[in-house]
Amino acid sequence: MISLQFITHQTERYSYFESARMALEGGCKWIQLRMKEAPLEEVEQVALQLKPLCKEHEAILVLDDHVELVKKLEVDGVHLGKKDMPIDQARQILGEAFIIGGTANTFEDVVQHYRAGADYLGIGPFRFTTTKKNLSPVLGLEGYASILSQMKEADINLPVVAIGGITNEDIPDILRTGVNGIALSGTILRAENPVEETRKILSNS
Ligand SMILES: Cc1ncc(COP(=O)(O)OP(=O)(O)O)c(N)n1
Ligand SMILES: Cc1ncsc1CCOP(=O)(O)O
Ligand SMILES: [Mg+2]
Repeated sequence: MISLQFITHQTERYSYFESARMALEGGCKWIQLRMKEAPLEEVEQVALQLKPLCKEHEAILVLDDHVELVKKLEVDGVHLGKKDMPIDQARQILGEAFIIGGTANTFEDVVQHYRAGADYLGIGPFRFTTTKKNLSPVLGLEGYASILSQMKEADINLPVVAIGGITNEDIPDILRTGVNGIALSGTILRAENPVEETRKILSNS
C-alpha cells in the first residue's frame, strides 16, 4: 500500500479536525496537522483532539512548523520548510525519537536537509495548487526524476514524499520516478465523499 500523508486543510465544508478524521477513517496512517493562519493556542487545541484519534487508528501525527509544540504534546514529529526553524536546531530540541521532515524544491535543498539530519523529505510542488501560498517552482515528473537520480548518485538515501496539487490519477506516474510516498490534501477534500476517496486512493496503489 502507498505511504500516504494527509495534510489538513480548512474548507467551507470541513474543519481542520474533521478533515483529518475523514482521512483516518479512510485508512490513512499519517496525518500532518497544518493550520497555517491559526494562532498557536488553536493549533494546540486541535492537536490535543487529534493525538488520541491518531493513536486509535495507529497513525503517525506530525505538526507543520511548530517544533516546541511537538515537544510539549509529544506527538510524533514536525515538518519544516525553508522559512521555519532549521532542521539541525529542531533536532537539538527534539532529539532522535521524533520524526523531522524537511521541504525541498531542489537537489541543493535535499543535500542541506540530509546533512542537517532530516528523516524524510517533502519534495514539491508537483503542480500548481491553491492549498499553499508562495509556491516554489513546479517540478512535474521530470523534476522528481532529476532530483531522485541526483540523490542516487550522491548516495543520499532518504524517504521522499511528493506534494502539491497531486490527484489520484497522478500517483502511479509519480511513484514510477522513485518517490516513496505521496502527500495529499485538496484532492481528498474536494471529493464528494473524502472517506471513500481516501480508501480508493489507498486501494488503487
Ligand atoms: C510533506 C510536506 N512537504 C512540504 C511541505 C511544505 O512545508 P513548508 O515549505 O514549510 O510550507 P508550509 O506547509 O509551512 O506552508 C509540507 N508542509 N509538508
Ligand atoms: C503544504 C504544501 N507544500 C507544497 S504544496 C502544499 C499543499 C498540498 O496540498 P494539495 O494536495 O491540496 O495541493
Ligand atoms: Mg512550514
